[in-house]
Amino acid sequence: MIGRLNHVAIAVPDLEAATATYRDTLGATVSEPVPQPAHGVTVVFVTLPNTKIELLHPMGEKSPIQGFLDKNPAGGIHHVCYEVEDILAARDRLKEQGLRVLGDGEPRLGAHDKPVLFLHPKDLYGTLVELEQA
Ligand SMILES: CC[C@H](C(=O)O)C(=O)SCCNC(=O)CCNC(=O)[C@H](O)C(C)(C)COP(=O)(O)OP(=O)(O)OC[C@H]1O[C@@H](n2cnc3c(N)ncnc32)[C@H](O)[C@@H]1OP(=O)(O)O
Ligand SMILES: [Co+2]
Repeated sequence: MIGRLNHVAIAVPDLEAATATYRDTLGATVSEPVPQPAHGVTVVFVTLPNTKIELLHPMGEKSPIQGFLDKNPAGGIHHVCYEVEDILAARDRLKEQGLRVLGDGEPRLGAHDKPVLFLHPKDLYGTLVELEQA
């Protein structure tokens, strides 16, 4: 079912500082900040040869990552994103196996304009997992 690792997301308290570290200290290619109001975050993409890093910072009053940053004020790995061929088939199969799909269970367009879903971290060894339609 799951395929390529599309990205690893890191929640950061200061997006500009984290972007500068990845660009200047680690020598990576970084994007401009991309506001994603529908998801309550601003994202910077770090492009690596074999995957991406998503630097995330809360956007707006109801960001779903605010609680995570409150608990981890220095930042931390927030989620991993796996690609799937058919996100609806994957969703239905995982629900049948008892995993919880977050939100209303319907895929929404993510940062790469592909349908995405999130699975509850408590069902996957303390790891928030995002699925993205390949
Ligand atoms: C622009 C789109 C982009 C893309 O396309 O790539 C994105 O990735 S958008 C990313 C931001 N959006 C989301 O993360 C949506 C899914 N997330 C959620 O709905 C929430 O973050 C949720 C429900 C996972 C957690 O929300 P919250 O922290 O407010 O709830 P709780 O405090 O009740 O947490 C429950 C329980 O889970 C633990 N937790 C929370 N976040 C994480 C995490 N990132 N990784 C692992 N565990 C997490 C939290 O500590 C609680 O555990 P407990 O033992 O009960 O304290
Ligand atoms: Co993501």
